[in-house]
Amino acid sequence: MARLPDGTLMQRAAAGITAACADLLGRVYGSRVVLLVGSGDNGGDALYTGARLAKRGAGVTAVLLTPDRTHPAGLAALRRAGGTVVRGPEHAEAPIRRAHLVIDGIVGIGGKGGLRPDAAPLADLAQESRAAVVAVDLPSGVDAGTGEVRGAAVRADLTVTLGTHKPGLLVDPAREYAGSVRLVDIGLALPGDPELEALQHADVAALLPVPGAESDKYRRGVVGIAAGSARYPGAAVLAVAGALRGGAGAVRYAGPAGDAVIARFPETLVSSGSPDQAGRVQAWVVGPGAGDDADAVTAVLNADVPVLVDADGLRLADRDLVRARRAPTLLTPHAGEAAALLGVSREEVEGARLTSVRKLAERYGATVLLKGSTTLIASPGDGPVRVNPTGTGWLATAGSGDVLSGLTGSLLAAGLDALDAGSVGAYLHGLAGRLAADGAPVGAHDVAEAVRDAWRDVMD
Ligand SMILES: NC(=O)C1=CN([C@@H]2O[C@H](COP(=O)(O)OP(=O)(O)OC[C@H]3O[C@@H](n4cnc5c(N)ncnc54)[C@H](O)[C@@H]3O)[C@@H](O)[C@H]2O)[C@@H](O)CC1
Ligand SMILES: [K+]
Repeated sequence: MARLPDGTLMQRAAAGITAACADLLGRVYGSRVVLLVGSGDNGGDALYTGARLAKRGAGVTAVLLTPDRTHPAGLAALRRAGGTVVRGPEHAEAPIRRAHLVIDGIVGIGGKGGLRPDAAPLADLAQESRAAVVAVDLPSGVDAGTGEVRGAAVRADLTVTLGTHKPGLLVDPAREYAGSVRLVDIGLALPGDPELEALQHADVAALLPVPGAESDKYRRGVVGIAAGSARYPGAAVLAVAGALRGGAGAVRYAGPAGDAVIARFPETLVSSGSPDQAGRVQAWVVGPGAGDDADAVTAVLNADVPVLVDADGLRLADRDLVRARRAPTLLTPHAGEAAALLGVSREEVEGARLTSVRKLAERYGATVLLKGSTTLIASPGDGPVRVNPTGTGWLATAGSGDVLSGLTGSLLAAGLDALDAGSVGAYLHGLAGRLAADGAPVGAHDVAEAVRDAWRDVMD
């Protein structure tokens, strides 16, 4: 900002937002546009955008929330372009009802908490109207830095965000309010270490383990699965199904469900004793369907290889034992399990995913993959948290988590570190869920089978 003439960034922002609005409207000329204008620069962006749309023949009405504290240059530009102004939110109803497009410039990254009482009704009016809602930078009322929503917030069809994505656009519940997200590059120099990282295809492709000419099954890594019980043999089968698709050279199974596993996957090396008797592995997965088998969990945590702990294993894992481990540990709770480990309610975890995943990683001295509508992966310390962009509601199906733990454990055995294994596992799993579902319900075994399609898609 110091290097550029005053207002340059705002003009770039307005040009980008205008282009997105024009795409959405199809025809700008003759359209009716309402601007919701707060007291900061976010409102300024909305006013400059309105001025540009008015010059192209739109009928633009600006609703000023705090008329005496409105971006002066933006307001002057709108007036020059022929826009009209109403002073105070109480005059917003009629124009919003008639609008084709509502532009939300109430508040952006300068906001705190949910919308204030005078602004809150505007979010409802915009949602009830037939107009498309475009949020400037962020849907007003969501927390930019955490994705939390504490009170009323605008629900947008499209968010045009400036300079860079914000955590609130990637993490639920705020993400749900943003609609689709379009990034406008306004030429900001960004700091090196972000709060949040989302992998894309090319990042995942670079991390996937691919066998070289010299590889054999042991060099590719052996993953051990200590899962399932007489009562829940299916969890063992699904974890093995995931593990076979994750890049390890062999899958060892140790536990009481060996018959079920071998019947479905004859390539598995099965044994019925304790994991510490099962032979060497490069990583363990413990917990899915394990019931109350605390001994298996303890045996695995005492092994000096990377360990993934899921489901029942999370309840049975001793925190001090996890903290004392030298090899990496990856915990994969869903919100309910994370809540139990943190001693808070499930709602609290779901409302504050970013804070919760960091807290859990710190408390256990382990990498944590928090599953759910937005899957997050955090290691202890201040490094970037990974957010998985491929998730889909179709994955909320029984056994899907067992597939994820097998798949991710396999990546650990193949040599990925815990943060990479967790984020690549979640990425492939989400993509596999999408490919398998293709718009219709799926079972966990379908997801496991589609992991290979996801892998090919990433490598393409
Ligand atoms: N920083 C930059 O380089 C750029 C910033 N731009 C815009 O500037 C915005 C940030 O502007 P500001 O720092 O002026 O802050 P905002 O415009 O985001 O919000 C600050 C104002 O909103 C009010 N407010 C705060 N919380 C509220 C709530 N819960 N309900 C209702 N009103 C509330 C405050 O009274 C304050 O005056 C960005 O989001 C973006 O839209 C762009 O113009 C491009 C360049
Ligand atoms: K906004």
